[in-house]
Amino acid sequence: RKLPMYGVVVSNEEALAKELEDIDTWGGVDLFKIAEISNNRPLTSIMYTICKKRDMFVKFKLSPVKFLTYMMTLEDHYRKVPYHNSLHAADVTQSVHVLLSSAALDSVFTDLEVLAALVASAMHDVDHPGLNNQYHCANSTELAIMYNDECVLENHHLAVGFKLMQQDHCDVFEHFTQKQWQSLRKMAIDMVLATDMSKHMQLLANLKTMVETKKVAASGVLMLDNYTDRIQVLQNMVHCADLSNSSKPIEAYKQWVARLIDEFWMQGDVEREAGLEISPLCDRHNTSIERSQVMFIDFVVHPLLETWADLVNPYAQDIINQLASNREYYASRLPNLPSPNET
Ligand SMILES: COc1ccc(/C(C)=N/OCCC(=O)N2CCOCC2)cc1OC1CCCC1
Ligand SMILES: [Mg+2]
Ligand SMILES: [Zn+2]
Repeated sequence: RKLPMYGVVVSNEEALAKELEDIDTWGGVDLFKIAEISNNRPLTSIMYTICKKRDMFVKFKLSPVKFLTYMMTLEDHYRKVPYHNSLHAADVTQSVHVLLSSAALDSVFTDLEVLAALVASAMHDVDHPGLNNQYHCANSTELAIMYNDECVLENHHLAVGFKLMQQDHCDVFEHFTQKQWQSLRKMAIDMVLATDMSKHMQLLANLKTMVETKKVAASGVLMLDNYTDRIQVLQNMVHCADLSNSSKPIEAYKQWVARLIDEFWMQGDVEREAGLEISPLCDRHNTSIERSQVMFIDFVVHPLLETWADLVNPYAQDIINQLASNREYYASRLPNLPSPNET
């Protein structure tokens, strides 16, 4: 039976082909348009296209039918929340695909490590309820009790992502040796758990140390000779992709901001209804969108992406440049504060 070109049956295959042409470029795909063309299957079509391009089906004897069944089931388990839906997972997966292709990482990672990074990206926010970790811990929700307030959502995303794989029609890695399976599973777990923002400072510190002590081969590629170093680069890669909105073309960035604010305000509404203290940035009656984006770029995203750019120097300069220009976009639209001499 012939499979559809991009994994999903679409009305307009050449339109999808056109949109996927620049899938190897940072910000090269318009995910919002891909969602429309693919009958709202951006994650399945993006992941299938990337894995086909990377010859994963041949390398690991994966059944394309089982792979697509798993990906569509995974995509169906992303909730229709404003930001943490399957479009965000597609965005992170495509972003990781581009970061993996950086020349400084040429043939640094094995095919299994690459597959693990893509699988981790695809499942990293599955079944996200649109309420963040702070909410779950503050209210001792079912998930917080289940995971003892530690990486609550991230543990849940992994549990759902791997549980779905246990169904026979979704058993994508059926031909894996026990060794391959254990390795992919451990790496994916380590990467998804590292997307918890509470791990950010530790991740960044590790990345900075790695840059200071980085060993580069004569060919210019990074030398990573132990699991700790290898997984730290992969964890930071997925983390960079998770925080990559502000370094993408401004039109896409503005859409991600609008979706995230919508989700935060919905959380704030839930908290207000329940008489709870409203979380930071979640009060629709009191948020400065521009100010919070500029501060997040200055204190979180720029330090991270600048360190990443040092690691793969000079292969992330375009990402840094886009970030700087996007920062300027919001900085120049800051609601002007009353100047000191105004009463
Ligand atoms: C487009 O802007 C943003 C995109 C992503 C993020 C974050 C923090 N992503 O972190 C990984 C996912 C995560 O852990 N989250 C999701 C957000 O809430 C915390 C828990 C933050 C962004 O903007 C800041 C500044 C204005 C509002 C937040
Ligand atoms: Mg997450
Ligand atoms: Zn995410």
